[in-house]
Parts: sequence; C-alpha cells; structure tokens
Amino acid sequence: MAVYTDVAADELADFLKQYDLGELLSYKGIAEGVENTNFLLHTSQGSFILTLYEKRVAKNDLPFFLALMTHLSEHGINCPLPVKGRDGEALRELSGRPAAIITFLEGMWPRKPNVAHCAGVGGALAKMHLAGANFAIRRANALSVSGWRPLFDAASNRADEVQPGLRAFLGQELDYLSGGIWPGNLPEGVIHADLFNDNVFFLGDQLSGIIDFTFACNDMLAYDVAICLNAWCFEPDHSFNVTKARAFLNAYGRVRKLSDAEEAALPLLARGAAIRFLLTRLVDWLNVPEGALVKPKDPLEYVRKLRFHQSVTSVRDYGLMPSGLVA
Ligand SMILES: Nc1ncnc2c1ncn2[C@@H]1O[C@H](COP(=O)(O)OP(=O)(O)OP(=O)(O)O)[C@@H](O)[C@H]1O
Ligand SMILES: N[C@@H](CCO)C(=O)O
Repeated sequence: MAVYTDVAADELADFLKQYDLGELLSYKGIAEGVENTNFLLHTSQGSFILTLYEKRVAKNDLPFFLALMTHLSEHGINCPLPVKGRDGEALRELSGRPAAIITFLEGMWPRKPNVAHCAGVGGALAKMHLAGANFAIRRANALSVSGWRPLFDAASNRADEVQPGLRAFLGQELDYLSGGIWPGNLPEGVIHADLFNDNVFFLGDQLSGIIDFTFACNDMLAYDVAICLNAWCFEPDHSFNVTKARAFLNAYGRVRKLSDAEEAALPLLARGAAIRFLLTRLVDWLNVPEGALVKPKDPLEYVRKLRFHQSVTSVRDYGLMPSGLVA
C-alpha cells in the first residue's frame, strides 16, 4: 500500500463511531505497497488495518474480496477478516473512497525470502486454491490477456524513456501471448493473483498468514503458481534460483498436484505473469500521483524475468521433472 488519500483525525474518529472498536488511540499511514491507501489503527480494542480502495479497484468488486477473506478464514486459511460496523456492514465510504477495516495479522513479510519461505508459500498457495474451491462468488481476472493491451497502450509512447527498445520488446511479446496460444482449458478456481513476499507474513520461518486480496479473481490455478515463481524464485540480481523454485513447486505439489498440462504450460504462464506485472509497474512508474506517499516498483526487474522465461524450454528449467517428479 501507500497513502494516496489522507484522512483527518476527526474524520476518522467520526468514521469509527459506526463500529464497536473502542476509542481511537493513534493511527498512521503505511508507506508500503502501491495499490491502495492503508492506515494502521490502534484503538482501545487492539490493532486494525483501514484500507481506502484506490485506482485499480472497481467498487462493485469489493464485496467479492471481503466475502473471500471470510470464506478462506472459515476454511482454515489465516488471513485478515473484515470488521463489520454496528449496522452489520463491512464496506462503507471514507474521504470519498470505498473503505473497510480488517483485522491485524501478526507476523512480518520476509525482506529476503529463503528456501524455507518459498516452501511455505508453495504450501499456502495450494491450500488457498483448495479452500477457494466452493466459494460461490465469481470475479473475472481484469488483468489477464485482454487487460494487457490497454496497459501497453497507456504506457507504450513513453516506454523507451524507461529503457531504449522497451516499446518494441513489449509489443512483440504481447502479440505473441495474445495470438491464440494462451491456455484456455486448465483447471480454474479462485486465485490470489498478487502473492508477492510483501503479502505473506511469517513468524520466523513459519508462515503465519496471507494478506491483500485486491487482485483475487477466478482464473487458472497454475497462473497463480507462475506469478509466485516470478515473485519468489529470483534473486536480487534477477537470476533464477532453481533451489527456491523446486522448494516452492514441491511444497505446492504435496498439497495440490499439478496436472501434466499445467506443468507443460508453466513457461508460457510465467511469461504472461511477467508481462502483467511489467505493464502495471510501467504504467505506475510513469504516472506517480503528485504528493502521494508511494515508492513505485521497478518495471525493469520484470523485463529480466520475462527474458528468462522466453529462454525456458521445459519445466525442468524450474526444477520440476515432467509429471510432478521432483528434480
Ligand atoms: N491485515 C493486516 N495485518 C497487518 N499488516 C497489514 C495488514 N494488511 C496490510 N498490512 C500492512 O500494510 C502493508 C500494505 O498492505 P497491502 O499489501 O494490502 O497494500 P496494497 O497497496 O494493496 O499493496 P500491494 O502493493 O502489495 O498491492 C503490508 O505490507 C503490511 O505491512
Ligand atoms: N505486487 C505488485 C504490486 C501490487 O499489485 C508488484 O510487485 O508489481
């Protein structure tokens, strides 16, 4: 998160009158993240997170996110729970933005993920996929293939300012991925779609919970696996760490086995996952709102990841033997 929208103390105190959360003791904006505005609240009843939903979040998607957190929590996934006001509603408005309070989750996200963290996230992702199986509400993935072209169009004329040749590179990749090869028949379900290290909390090496469901949607489960491969299994110098990938994929596979078709599609899905984050980062990099407390993320990190996946010929390159056998 970040802080795009400020909230005055008296405005917040008034807002909290709609809840049974006791007295507001203190609050502060959280500078981490890039999508929404988040505040950490301390009240006489404990700590809570207040989120004001910004730019990429459509208001009519919010009931999906809030109901999903409740559903996953009821099915054994440790994630924040929406806090309802006295009127029974969790979703309301503050400072002209849709807003909700969620419970505070203990733990820290790993600044330098290690192999144990990667295994933890693999297991948690698979458990989340199983837990989401009977979730009744559906939300299409607005940032799948058909959502990439508008992002490209919004950023392409300035892309070469970020790296010479980037516009042509992205254009070619987009033509390739949207030219009819994107898989259409892999198992689908509820995916997190943004399970980066800053959205997974640990106490030591033990995973304590997952947060930030603002991109959750229905899509291919293996696409979520590909997003995590990109987010967790590369080093700060952008080299691929096959030991981490193997730990992540093995831990995932012990809970939910990937089918042969899902395994075979991983290189392609990882390319798609790379261009999706490359494009949103590029748009954000070129459009930082004036006065916002936010540190945009580096789009070029994903150029390097995308180039790696372009060179991959088989799932063996990810440390996975065909048919789920571990390399
Ligand atoms: N339920 C929670 N419990 C504890 N801390 C939280 C919780 N929700 C958010 N945070 C803190 O706020 C930060 C930003 O939250 P979050 O990831 O939801 O924001 P975002 O803008 O959607 O970020 P992102 O860029 O990952 O999409 C987290 O990294 C964490 O430090
Ligand atoms: N996790 C995203 C930002 C939030 O969507 C990224 O690292 O680009």
